[in-house]
Amino acid sequence: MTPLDAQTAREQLSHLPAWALDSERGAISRSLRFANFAEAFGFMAQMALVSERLDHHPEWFNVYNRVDITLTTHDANGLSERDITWARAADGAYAAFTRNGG
Ligand SMILES: C[C@H](O)[C@H](O)[C@H]1CNC2=NC(N)=NC(=O)C2=N1
Repeated sequence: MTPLDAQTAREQLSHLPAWALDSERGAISRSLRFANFAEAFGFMAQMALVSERLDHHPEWFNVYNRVDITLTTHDANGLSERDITWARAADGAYAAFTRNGG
């Protein structure tokens, strides 16, 4: 898979302000907080299905109501369009979860 060039990555990430770029690794990350474990796990279950659909899988860590996510494309050794697509979907899913009671 082809990695994004630096300029495209910067442009795409300007639309994803909650995500932090690790340019050394070619990865982005975001930490999410939910009302409780059930909400956090519900988000993960939803994004697990999205991951299968996109054939793109996160590196993530969950403890109680917190989900720490890192996205990188192993096949590209850096960031690809798939990371951006996944991050957008995650932002949308998270917004829906927090809207419904947070
Ligand atoms: C065979 C399968 O399509 C690949 O291994 C996919 C699966 N999910 C993946 N997820 C991520 N994050 N990076 C990849 O390179 C990747 N590759």
